Amino acid sequence: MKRITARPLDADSFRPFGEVIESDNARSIRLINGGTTTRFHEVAPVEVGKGRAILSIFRGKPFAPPLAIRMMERHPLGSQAFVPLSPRPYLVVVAEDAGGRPGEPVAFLAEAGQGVSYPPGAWHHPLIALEAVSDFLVVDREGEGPNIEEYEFRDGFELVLA
Ligand SMILES: NC(=O)N[C@@H](O)C(=O)O
Ligand code: NI
Repeated sequence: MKRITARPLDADSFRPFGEVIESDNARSIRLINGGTTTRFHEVAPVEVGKGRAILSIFRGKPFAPPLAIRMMERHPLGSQAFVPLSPRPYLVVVAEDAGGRPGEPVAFLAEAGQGVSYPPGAWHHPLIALEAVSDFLVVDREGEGPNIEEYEFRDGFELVLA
């Protein structure tokens, strides 16, 4: 299998695939609540079309690299965001669209303070927690219509940490 190496997650590198959820990525910054709170406004959009936006908790079992990336998925009808609730890193694996299928995966190592948001139709691998069972707040779509499309790679890729 071809080897892919995870790189540190940063907003610019991730932009072709979605948004990094962190305060630096806000559209605007506002002091609210009498100056006691800073609002980092709209770090990412939530898109649900005719569906409903919901909040869920994902409790992910940890994976131990190297790991095989054999499939990718996407949600054509809505965005999906992951915000870590546990104090540890996790892996984010995404790919550009190549004629209706994922191109070569790109892997990022996300830190505990970083979330990610995939826009509708963005190819990504299902949640990859590391080190220990980890909780994530997930914002995505509930509603009518098929909102998951999966793609199996013929050969797969071996994902390693740097
Ligand atoms: N299937 C599901 O709810 N989870 C995946 O979409 C994922 O990206 O983890
Ligand atoms: Ni997903």
